[in-house]
Amino acid sequence: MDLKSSHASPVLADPTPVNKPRLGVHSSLLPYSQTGTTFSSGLYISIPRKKPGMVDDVSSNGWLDAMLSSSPPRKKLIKDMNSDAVVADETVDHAYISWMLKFPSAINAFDQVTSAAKTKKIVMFLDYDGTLSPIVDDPDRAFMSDAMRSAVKSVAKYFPTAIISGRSRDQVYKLVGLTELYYAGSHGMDIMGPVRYDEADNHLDYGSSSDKQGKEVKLFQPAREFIPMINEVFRTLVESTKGIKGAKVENHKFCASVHYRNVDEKNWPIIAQCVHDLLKDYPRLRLTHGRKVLEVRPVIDWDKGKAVQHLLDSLGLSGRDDVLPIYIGDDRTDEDAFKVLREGNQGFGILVSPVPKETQAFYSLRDPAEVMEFLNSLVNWKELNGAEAAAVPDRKRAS
Ligand SMILES: O=P(O)(O)OC[C@H]1O[C@H](O[C@H]2O[C@H](CO)[C@@H](O)[C@H](O)[C@H]2O)[C@H](O)[C@@H](O)[C@@H]1O
Repeated sequence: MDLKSSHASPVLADPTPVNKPRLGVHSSLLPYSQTGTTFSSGLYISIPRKKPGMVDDVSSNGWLDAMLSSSPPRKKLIKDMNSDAVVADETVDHAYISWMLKFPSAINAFDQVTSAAKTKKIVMFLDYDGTLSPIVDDPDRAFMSDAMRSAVKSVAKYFPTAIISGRSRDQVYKLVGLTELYYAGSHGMDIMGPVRYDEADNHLDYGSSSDKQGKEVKLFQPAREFIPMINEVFRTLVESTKGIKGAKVENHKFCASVHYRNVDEKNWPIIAQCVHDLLKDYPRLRLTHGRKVLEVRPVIDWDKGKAVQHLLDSLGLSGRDDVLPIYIGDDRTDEDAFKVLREGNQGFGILVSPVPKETQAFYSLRDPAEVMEFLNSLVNWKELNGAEAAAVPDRKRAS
């Protein structure tokens, strides 16, 4: 099987013939940009490709700029809301304070949050890295604290709760270790969610099973056909980056991540070039940027926002004005979820960031410690205001 070919597929449409025009700069390469990508119906997505003949090295196509602006440390200068740098370090706090006028702290604005939630059922969506666990150099050691685990467990006691991570579902489940949650890995491309009561869309790629608590759960994997391709890409990237000190490649089943956090900055162009060269051979894959990580994933119209919508549908809670979804996340990939909530006028996003950033969220929190404080406050509020509503949503979640 030629994994690199662009076969006709129920899932994908890729307008670019193999080995013809190279991958262009996808809108996702531009920090927080939402433009430049055209979506068609269903899961089809078309990615604008660069015209042949245009310069395509990693510095001129914006990859390096995006890498440099990824996860700027506090001591660095920051430029506009999105990226690199013009504001001096000592002015960061001023910038942050004025940014918070637009994106208030969810802790300071807690009364607003609870007044919106008073007559509604909260559904909680949580990102993992940078939200529940602090960002650390080694992705294998990004553990959440016991106190955070217990806060999430308490939240899940009262509100349906899902983790939506860029990591593989298995990996994030191992790190969180709570059976009472729903889990979506690979940026939402691998969802272990509740059984939908409207099973009309059984053309989707489901498999059902029981989870460790014995409740019936459904697997939703819209990019299933890409597993062999991602395995192949993972092996290629391991090989091509093996000489670059500090580089680390992860296989998340439906996407592959190339970390450069521990790579000397002078070698970032080499890392970028490895990924860029690889993508030339895989027109059905695209690049997204995370925090000091380049991620290669299928060209399908699916992201964390779609995963949120899918889980709400599955829970029988979408489109209801008595439901308040809250999504807490720190990364560019979380913006898709913030956007879905903002545009659907249903609930809100909370961006976790110690620096000002352009965002589709409504509120902000500085770091995982504040996330924990917010979660505990919600639990206290719920306990003080009648904890009758359990997390188990309606009749959909079998016990
Ligand atoms: O969606 P998330 O749960 O936030 O996952 C996003 C990525 O998280 C991990 O990488 C990030 O966290 C690491 C540990 O703190 C850090 O070393 C790395 O620089 C960050 O990019 C994970 O390893 C990635 O695969 C996820 O996509």
